[in-house]
Order: sequence, then C-alpha cells, then structure tokens
Amino acid sequence: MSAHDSVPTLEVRNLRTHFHTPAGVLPAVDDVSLTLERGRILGLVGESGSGKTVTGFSILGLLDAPGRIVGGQILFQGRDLVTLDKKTLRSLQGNRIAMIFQDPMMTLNPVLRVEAQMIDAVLAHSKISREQARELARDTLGSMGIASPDERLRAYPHQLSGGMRQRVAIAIALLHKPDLIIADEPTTALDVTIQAQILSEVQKLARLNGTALIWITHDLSVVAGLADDIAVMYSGRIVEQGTVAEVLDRPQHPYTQGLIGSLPGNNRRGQRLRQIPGLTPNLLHLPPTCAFAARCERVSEQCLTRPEITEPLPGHLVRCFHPAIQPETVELQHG
Ligand SMILES: Nc1ncnc2c1ncn2[C@@H]1O[C@H](COP(=O)(O)OP(=O)(O)OP(=O)(O)O)[C@@H](O)[C@H]1O
Repeated sequence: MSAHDSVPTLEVRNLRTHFHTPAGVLPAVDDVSLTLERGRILGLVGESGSGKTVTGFSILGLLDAPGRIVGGQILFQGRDLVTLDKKTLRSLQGNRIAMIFQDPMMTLNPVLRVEAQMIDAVLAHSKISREQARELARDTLGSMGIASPDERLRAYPHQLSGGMRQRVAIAIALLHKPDLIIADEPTTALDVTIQAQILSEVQKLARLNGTALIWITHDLSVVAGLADDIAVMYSGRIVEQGTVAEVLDRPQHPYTQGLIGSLPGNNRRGQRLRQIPGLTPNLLHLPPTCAFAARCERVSEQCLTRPEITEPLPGHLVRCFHPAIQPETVELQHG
C-alpha cells in the first residue's frame, strides 16, 4: 500500500471555469464535482460545447486566457492543483498526469522512431532492460490490433496511418503508468472494430497499473463498453452521475434519457432515431431557469429556477426537479 491508496486519485469539488470574452463572461464549467479512485474509469459525456474539454483542461492546467478557474478545488492525491505552486504543478503534470488528445501528433515526437518513444515511456517507470521494454512495447502494439508491430516500431510517426499513430499515442500514455490520464475523444475517428480493441486494451492497462482515467466522449456506447462511472454534462454542468450500470439502466434526467433514446440500437425497427428537439442554450446568455427547460417534456413552473444536484437513488446523482419515476430499460452491454 502506498500513502496515496487512502485518498482518491482525483477529487474535483465545485469546479467553475469561466472565459472572460469581449461579449461577456462565458461559464463553460459550473459547479462540477467528480471523484475518481485508482484504476477506475470515468466516462465524461455530453454534446459539443457542454464543457467536457474545458473540464479536462482545467484539471490539467492547460487553460489559456481568457479561460480561468474562478472557483472550486482539484484535489490530485489530496493536493489542490488550483493553488499548487507552478513548479510542483508542472512536475506532476509531466510525470503523474497525462493527456491523450484527439490529434496524436500533439504528443508524438515527429523526429523520433516509434520504438524510441515507446521504450522511453516504459523505462521512465520500470527497472527492466531495454530489450524487455522493447518486447513490452511490441506486445502492447500487437494487442491494440497493429499488424507487424516490429516494423511499426522502427517507423517514424509520419510513416504510420492516422489510426496507427493514435494507437501509438494511447499506448505511450498508458506505458508511462501515470496516476491519472485524461483522454479527449481519441478514438472517435477510428473504425468501430479497432476502437473496441483499443478500448479493451486501455481498460486492461488502466486496471493493471492502477491508472485513474477520464475518457471524454459524446458516444454513450463507448462509455458503456469502457467505463465504470459516468458523468453527463449539459451546458457546463453535470446533470447526472453514477456508475455506468446504474445510470444507463435507470437514467433519471430527461437529457440522459434523450441521449440513450437517440442511440441506433435503442429505436424500434423501422423507426427513425429519436433526436432531442431544440438547441443547447447560448452560454453567454444562460437563462436563470434549468438549462434544459426549453427542450424538456417534463418542464414545470419549478424549472424556472436552477435545480441543484440531488441523490434520488443511492450513489446516483441528478440535477433535475423531476427525475424519472419509471426506470427506462435499455439494451446496452456494459464492459
Ligand atoms: N478559448 C475559448 N474562448 C471562449 N470560449 C471558449 C474557449 N474554449 C472553449 N470555450 C467555450 O466553452 C464551452 C465549452 O467548450 P468545450 O470545448 O469544453 O466543450 P466540449 O463539451 O468539449 O465540446 P466538444 O465535444 O465539441 O469538444 C463552449 O461554449 C466553448 O465555446
């Protein structure tokens, strides 16, 4: 047991991140709280613009002006990253916390062979020989579905296809064995079969190394196959949160139910996919109502004020005045 085993790897408390734009203050992240234990995987889902990336960037200290954390705490192994001095923060972010971006070239070094980059990742944290590190690198590429891994190891990033580059970038992040990885939709552009293979390898390595993982995606089926926990974001706030099994089996928020209803597997044969009618509100002009009110079938007078998070079911958090009474039955397979 290490000293860190008793505290969660990550505890975000009431995080608020604003962009101070010429058009006004844009509350991109508002009152977001998340807890992540070692080796656990959280799927952070929501439509485009709901604040997923800004949440990830806030945790990683990657926010650029005009973005600023204006409230809350980000406790990494008990230490608040928001108030930590820059030097310690940079060292943590370089060693213990990693990001996997949509674009693999954000992390790959274009002038180094894949082999050198992967071996360095392994040797940074394991006392094994170079040859053993190379073997581990080759095996990891193989289990991510990369054919002829020896040949790929000798290649430079530009000699690989986009999908292979992405797999290499993901493998490198995992081989570093950081305590926390935040992945921002890295598999969205990949073929579904390859994606499934990568997700299974990611899950295996995260569990094995005790890496806590936040996987940002707009795709609920990815979360169903990969994650233990889920947080659904809407207009900068978390509207529903809990274990994947609980939330996907018994979604309580109308937005989560809408997302599940719009999955291809969940509409009856011959029916068109159910889409959630309406648009997300402009964050620069958020109404003082529940942000989902204008699109909600269950809207009432109560919804003219903003709902707080409540716990209508044990461990299942919902930001809604009218959580579902009848649980919905969905046919998703949990990984
Ligand atoms: N540099 C910036 N300046 C002003 N507003 C920004 C900036 N970056 C992000 N935003 C705003 O913050 C909000 C949240 O954006 P974010 O990128 O986190 O959404 P997302 O859920 O990750 O969407 P996507 O799935 O499209 O990446 C959006 O309204 C976006 O326009």
